[in-house]
Amino acid sequence: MISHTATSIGHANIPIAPLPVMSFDKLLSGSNIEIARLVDICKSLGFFYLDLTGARQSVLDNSQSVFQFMERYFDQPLEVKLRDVRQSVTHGYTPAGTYTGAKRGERDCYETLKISEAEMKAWAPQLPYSVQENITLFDSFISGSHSIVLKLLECLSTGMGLEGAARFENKHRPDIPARTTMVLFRYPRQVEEGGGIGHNMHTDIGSLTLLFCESYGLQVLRPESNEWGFIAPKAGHAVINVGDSLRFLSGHQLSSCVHRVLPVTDRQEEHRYSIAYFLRPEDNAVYVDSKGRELSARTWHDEKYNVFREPHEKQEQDMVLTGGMERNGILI
Ligand SMILES: O=C(O)CCC(=O)C(=O)O
Ligand SMILES: [Fe+2]
Repeated sequence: MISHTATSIGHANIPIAPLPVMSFDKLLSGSNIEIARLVDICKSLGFFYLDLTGARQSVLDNSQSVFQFMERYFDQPLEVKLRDVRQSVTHGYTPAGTYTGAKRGERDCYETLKISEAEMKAWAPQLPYSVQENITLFDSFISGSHSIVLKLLECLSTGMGLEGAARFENKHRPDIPARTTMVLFRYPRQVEEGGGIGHNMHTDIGSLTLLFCESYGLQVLRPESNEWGFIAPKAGHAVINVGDSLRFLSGHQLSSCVHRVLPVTDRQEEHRYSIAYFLRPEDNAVYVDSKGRELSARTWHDEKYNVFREPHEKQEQDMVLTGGMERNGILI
């Protein structure tokens, strides 16, 4: 049910989508009740808050330092940030307007800095200079985020009775090539009509997404009502969602939730920052996608990024953007 709630941000009556809350510490302790809830939530909405205030407080603390880093980083002149472009969708800087936006006919309005898990683990010399300057922060944030999402995968495997090679964590083994990456987002202030807006509706490509965000903007398409609702920022919690790859690996039992980012007002009046950790399966993991094709996680990843760039009319013609979850704004 969408609740229409006046929020403390001064914009009355924006629709809020309430999300269930899971406890990371209960999952860590092996609570069968919490594991069963996790499976249920991932089969239905595929989106939830994860309370990290216990054993993973350090990741929450690091997220605060990363937010401070982001203000300094994105405030640099564009030509300085463009030195970090790597012609890659998993590494380096990408300027705003690269992809299709959240309103028909407009481009997106977010810029990103991406730090791949593999390069961070290797402390690779190709890492952006400003990341290298803060390497212990990023290393600790990425390894902390990775341990959280891997634990969630283990709990899902256990809760779904999977064994051996079929367990999800065995499709996400350490040091096997994968597109896993941390992405720092800034949705810059942009108030011109037609000048680009938000982040187009989509389902996530990978397995699980861990998101930190302190301001409104993220919206989820609610299965019961097919209405968009804002996800309220919640201190001490990350937002987790299931992506297409985990849905496909689960034999389509889990749901990858359709979401997008839009300002709460007509236009983006203040910069918005979010931090995502996108866990992706090993490149060579194979599954059956939403069109019934057997393909690798790497192929799905690359194909979907191409679709993110296409105009809205073209995106509407097939099932890739929203992973076979949605058609014409209605969940299927
Ligand atoms: O910026 C956000 O809050 C979400 C971004 C997102 O959904 C994505 O990049 O997949
Ligand atoms: Fe997303």
